[in-house]
Amino acid sequence: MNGGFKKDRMQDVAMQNEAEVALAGSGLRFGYDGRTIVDGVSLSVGRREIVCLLGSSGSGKSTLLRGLAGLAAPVQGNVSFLGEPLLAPHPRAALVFQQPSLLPWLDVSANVGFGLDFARQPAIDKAARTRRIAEALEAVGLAAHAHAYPAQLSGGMAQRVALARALAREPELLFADEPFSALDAITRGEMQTLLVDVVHRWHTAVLLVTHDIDEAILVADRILLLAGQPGNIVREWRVDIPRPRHDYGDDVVRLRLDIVNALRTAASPVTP
Ligand SMILES: Nc1ncnc2c1ncn2[C@@H]1O[C@H](COP(=O)(O)OP(=O)(O)OP(=O)(O)O)[C@@H](O)[C@H]1O
Repeated sequence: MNGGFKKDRMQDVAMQNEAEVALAGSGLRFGYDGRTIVDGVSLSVGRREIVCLLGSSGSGKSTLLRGLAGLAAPVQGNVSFLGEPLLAPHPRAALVFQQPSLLPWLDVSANVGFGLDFARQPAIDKAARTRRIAEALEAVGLAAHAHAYPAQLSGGMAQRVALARALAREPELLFADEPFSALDAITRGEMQTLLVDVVHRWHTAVLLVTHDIDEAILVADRILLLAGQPGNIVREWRVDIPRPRHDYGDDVVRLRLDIVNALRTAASPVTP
């Protein structure tokens, strides 16, 4: 663990204006059945910021994301969302997972509306509900498929519905756990571009978990590398490269190499 880096990062977190922070975690430890998976993690996600949590398989990314989303209580440390302690999933935060988990007996429109019925979601009237569903479907390019059923959709379309279901809730922050990893390369690229476009237009912050370096570079404003046992954030990159970043320019190649080297270093056994 790079102690200097950790100190700088924590100061960075502390110095961020609270009003600009959507999510903040401090000194977090999460685990299962007495086994610590991540420990001492401090991070923040600014309003409208896209942060990627990158790490190798099993490094604890999903465990950390679930805890930050209020789906599991920390063993140590605390999480705040919009300046308040987060003790349970928040109505202004939405989640998207690798599997879209659509209800097969509901059409696309009703699946999106289903997100508005989640526990703790503030009640809205019928007109607002209809508007939100229509706007969310429009945003993900599925307005023409509102009455299709999940069985009639491709994997990419189903994931667009899942994204629309999250957006309809008008979240301040979107937690996304490897949402595109089950898609083919072309569809994945389209979805990554769509995600960035939509969250920019909707002013939504994102915390995206991925083990795909290219995905992180393509979408992130900031990349956090989770590594170690137990896991902690060992490196951070601010990504100021202008979008779109598909063209593998020098900046992208350099950043990619730096991340690959950091991942290799993090994976190397500690020498005595
Ligand atoms: N519900 C659970 N109960 C017990 N152990 C778990 C549970 N979920 C995850 N783990 C363990 O926690 C560790 C970290 O898992 P986690 O899924 O958080 O990692 P990850 O970085 O998201 O991995 P991947 O990229 O493969 O999804 C793994 O050793 C895993 O076996």
